[in-house]
Amino acid sequence: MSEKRILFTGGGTAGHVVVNLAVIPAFQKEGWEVDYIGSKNGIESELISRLDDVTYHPISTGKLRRYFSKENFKDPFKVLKGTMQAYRILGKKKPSVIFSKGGFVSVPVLAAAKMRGIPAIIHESDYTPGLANKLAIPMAKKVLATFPETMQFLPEKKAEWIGAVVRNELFQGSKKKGLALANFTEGQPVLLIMGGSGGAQRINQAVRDNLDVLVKEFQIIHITGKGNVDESVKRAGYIQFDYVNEELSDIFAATDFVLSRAGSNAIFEFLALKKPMLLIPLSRNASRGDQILNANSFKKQGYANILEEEELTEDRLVTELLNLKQSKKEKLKAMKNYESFEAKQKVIKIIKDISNKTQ
Ligand SMILES: CC(=O)N[C@H]1[C@@H](OP(=O)(O)OP(=O)(O)OC[C@H]2O[C@@H](n3ccc(=O)[nH]c3=O)[C@H](O)[C@@H]2O)O[C@H](CO)[C@@H](O)[C@@H]1O
Repeated sequence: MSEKRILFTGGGTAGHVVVNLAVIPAFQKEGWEVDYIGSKNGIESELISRLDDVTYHPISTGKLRRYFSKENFKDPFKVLKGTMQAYRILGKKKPSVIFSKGGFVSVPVLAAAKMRGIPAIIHESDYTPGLANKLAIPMAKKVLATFPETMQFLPEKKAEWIGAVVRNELFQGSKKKGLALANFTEGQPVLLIMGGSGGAQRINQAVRDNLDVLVKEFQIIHITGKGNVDESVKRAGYIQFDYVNEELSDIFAATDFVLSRAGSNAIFEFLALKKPMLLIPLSRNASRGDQILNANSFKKQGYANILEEEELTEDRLVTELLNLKQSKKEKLKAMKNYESFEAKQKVIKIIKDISNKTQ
């Protein structure tokens, strides 16, 4: 029997890696060889290195900047170099299919795949496609979407709605372990604060400014983002982590309420685990506004409340968190029938079908 080989790509932020983390073990279990193309120093190299038996290939990559920088002039050359590196890797490894979770590192991989005639599948987890995926879609065979609303922005012939892919292990956490990890008790409800995989300075500051009031209402687990733990802030019932890996499932199990950015993977995880959430989407000043659309979709369905960053004043944060506490019942009712298991199986089937056609 010929060796089955798949290549994954995606990176820049954890949101462009976690779907790959969810899908890779399923292919390994069935004997597939797995390669990954990512950047040298991006978070994907660290997250993928935690998996066994995945061959990681770093390539040169540009970065998307929404501001002027001298680096912007060097980027086209880096992307060109990355494309040549990816072309060589694909020629050597000969995967029958490529799965891309997006982020800028995926663009040269998709270009090289097109040149090699290897079919590629893209996953778009945000409400509207990001720039990297917009560039890559013409070179892909298929585009899968998390939000049903995203279908209107994708080419009809290539697009398929599959829903959110959530890592299995997130459903297997232990509340007891999560509470123990934070040194918390069963009493007060637990509020998890997560500002996206990189943390959110604005949210971190607002939380710290209101900590004395908030610890009277909640026990608080604050994921600050790498390098953002403030050791000088200490309270009973408050604990900080910069980034959490394996323990995340236990922390989720111990969580009653969430205060978060509106990155799509994170909010679908909270939904799948039925956690009432207050979302502070990344503002239009700092992004293309995709998190605002993600958050609005969740609000419309009754899963989340929204506090816009422009309205993030001291009193509003506390008021909105108290409102969230009050609205627990209705949020849980809205989330009750949401099921997330099918999406992963659908992705795996689509990848296998396309791979079979090329063999
Ligand atoms: C600033 C930015 O560009 N944000 C984008 C980025 O967000 P970001 O990288 O934050 O992505 P998401 O919120 O979608 O996902 C974050 C993922 O990281 C995991 N996690 C987070 C913290 C932690 O300590 N441990 C951990 O494992 C979460 O469980 C989740 O699976 O990609 C998302 C998906 O395209 C977009 O919606 C966001 O707009």
